[in-house]
Amino acid sequence: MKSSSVKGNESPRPTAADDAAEEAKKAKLAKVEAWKKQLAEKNKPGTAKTSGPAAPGVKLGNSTGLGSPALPSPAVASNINLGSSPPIVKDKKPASPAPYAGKFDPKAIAKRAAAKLEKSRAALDGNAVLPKSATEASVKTIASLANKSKVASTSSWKGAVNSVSNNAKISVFGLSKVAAEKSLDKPSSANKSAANLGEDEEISRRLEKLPDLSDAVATGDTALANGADEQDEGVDDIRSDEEEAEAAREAAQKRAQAEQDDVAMAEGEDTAVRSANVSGDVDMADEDEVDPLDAFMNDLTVPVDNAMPNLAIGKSEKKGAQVFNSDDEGDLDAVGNGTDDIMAMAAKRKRKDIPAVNHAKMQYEPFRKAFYTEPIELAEMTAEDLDILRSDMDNITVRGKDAPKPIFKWSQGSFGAQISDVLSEMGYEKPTPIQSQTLPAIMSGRDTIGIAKTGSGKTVAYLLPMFRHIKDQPPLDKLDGPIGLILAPTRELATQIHRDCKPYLKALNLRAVCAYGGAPIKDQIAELKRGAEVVVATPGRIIDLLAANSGRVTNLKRVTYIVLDEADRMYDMGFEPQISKLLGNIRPDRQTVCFSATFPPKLESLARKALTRPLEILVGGRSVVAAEITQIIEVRTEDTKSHRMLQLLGELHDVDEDARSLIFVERQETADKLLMFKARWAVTNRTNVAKILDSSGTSITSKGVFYDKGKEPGTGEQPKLYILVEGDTEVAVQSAMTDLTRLLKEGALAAMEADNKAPVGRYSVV
Ligand SMILES: Nc1ncnc2c1ncn2[C@@H]1O[C@H](COP(=O)(O)OP(=O)(O)OP(=O)(O)O)[C@@H](O)[C@H]1O
Repeated sequence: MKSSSVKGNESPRPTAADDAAEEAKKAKLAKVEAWKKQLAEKNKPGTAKTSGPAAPGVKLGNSTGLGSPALPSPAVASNINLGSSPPIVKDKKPASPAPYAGKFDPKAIAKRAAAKLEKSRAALDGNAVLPKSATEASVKTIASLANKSKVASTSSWKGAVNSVSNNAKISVFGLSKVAAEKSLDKPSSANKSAANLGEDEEISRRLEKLPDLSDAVATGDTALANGADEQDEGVDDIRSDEEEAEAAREAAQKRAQAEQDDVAMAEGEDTAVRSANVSGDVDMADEDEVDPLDAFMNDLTVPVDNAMPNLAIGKSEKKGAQVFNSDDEGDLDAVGNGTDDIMAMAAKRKRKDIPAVNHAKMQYEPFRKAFYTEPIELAEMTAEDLDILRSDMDNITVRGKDAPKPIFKWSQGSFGAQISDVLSEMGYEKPTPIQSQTLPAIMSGRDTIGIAKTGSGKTVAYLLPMFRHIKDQPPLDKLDGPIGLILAPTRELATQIHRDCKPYLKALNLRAVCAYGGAPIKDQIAELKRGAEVVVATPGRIIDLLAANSGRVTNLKRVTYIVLDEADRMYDMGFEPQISKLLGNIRPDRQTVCFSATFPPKLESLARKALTRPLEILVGGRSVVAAEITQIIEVRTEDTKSHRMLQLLGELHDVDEDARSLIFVERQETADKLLMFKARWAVTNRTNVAKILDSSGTSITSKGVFYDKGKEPGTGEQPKLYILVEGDTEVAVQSAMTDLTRLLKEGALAAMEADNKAPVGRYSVV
């Protein structure tokens, strides 16, 4: 989100001289740095601060750590509420917001807004450019902030206050006091009705009014995001990945609850997942590289929304899952769009599961995993050479016994002529570091964990051994399922992997099917029935397919090679129960490989249970945080989050008005809410207006809401505010008008975008 702080006095424009600009830049950077430091200092007592690899030993703040000294203690902070919570926040400095150094005086505005709430509402009503709803919310926020949270005393608060304060003057660009004050006398019934609501509450209230599309299908917010897709595809698309994730999260939470109640304990040993090799041969004590962020997150005791579920594999899984009703194709295809169908779909969801396999009773064919022969040039390498080679290759580290040396040429990999041909066709000159070390490991038949950053070539690292592995086995029979199963968290990743397979499939005469939620299951059923040596799938959908038609669509009997790609994301998304189930249904002597960009301790312990004697190969360090990046974590309660965010943005923009921020949110509604703030900033930003006036040499006067007789707006219509733009030349005025219109349009568009999602009113462009 880019926005500028709202400043009263413009700092002088930099001269053309380069060094002056350079100086200014330096000063700005120094200011930002100083601010960061100050912020970090402020946050010390209750804030987790982490940095990149340089700070492994950092003592993290306690889990309930909260903000800066500018804010109250956690208990108090939780009472800060932009909405309707009682105004019990007390700041050390009871002063009102710091005075603003420009023509705008937010202090005065806030004061006035607090004291004359009614009048303020009317003011917004009277000024035509903004709709009632938007303006009233702004003023209410000012009032609410001014009254309730005296935290406004910090300079950092300025940004937040300014952003909202200036809304009061939006319609007059902050230049016509008269118009604003005139309009103070115009009460509005709509405003009155909402007079006591804070902005947040108002927004939430409106969001609540949105049609609830999810009642029948109970898919949560994410279903809304995919609404269009889902409708197009019809309800036979059992679940999208997001829905799967949502369901997975729910399942995981239930399991966690079950564990707490000790219910699952009574069910005895879990047969679903191998656990014989928990210790493996990985040096468990070798925990020298603990990611500080992971450590902090692990330490958290504060309940966080959608916190990672209790992930102990299989412990609470009920032994011997039920065999569900026949899920025949007719049933699947017959699902239409009506209510009954939705109910049918919901029922189908409930019964979707796969029976547990008793491996002792299965007759599995023996298979080969080890295809690698160490080339002579590697065999002759000394331990010292090996160290140098690994450190040259992006600092490869390996945990586990008998790890092969990394290869540095494709010819060293024992892949066979066809795969080598594809590699040269692809133009891949040599293996990337993660490939160098994981390829010989996997080709030796070892279960392997590969950790390397995104885009490092992890896909090829597991595909090549998989194809070699598949080609070593007898061709598929008519009813056989896949030999290689690749699990990925999302449809996008699954399709990307499927695409990456294609050149090899063609060369090796193999087939692959991609199966993910949110696409018609019947197509996937048809493809699977034709047979495929490789299945790339999201966890929920493959379970749907395995359960479909009493297991006659596909099965896991021939799977001997399984990949968990982006394992961290799968576990984060709550797919652990599905993964456990799938792993439990695949023969225990399979080869399992797991790739991930990060490897938090929780995932590590899970992987150790699911993999046998794994080799853990790490490229480029465990932490994904660059050393020069400082991370500051604040755990906030829901009701203080937006307030704190605005405060931080205000602080940041105070020292650097060009500063950019990226804000990640979990829900679409939250993004909409933020967008509204952004829209207001864009429209009301006096700095932007002043810049336009400055560069065009024009001036602006508000002409108020004047209408010729007989041309007054009709009932319920928004009146328009007229402004007079004056300049020396027509060109100057024209240019100012163009820029001002653009500025307003940007704000209007942003507001409308938010408005499409939630009925919050609309900005008018004059
Ligand atoms: N040895 C290689 N030489 C050159 N390019 C390669 C090599 N291996 C893979 N690539 C290419 O590098 C890009 C990234 O590879 P890939 O998608 O496998 O990375 P990744 O680590 O799996 O990324 P992600 O985490 O996003 O899935 C792809 O375009 C791939 O074709």
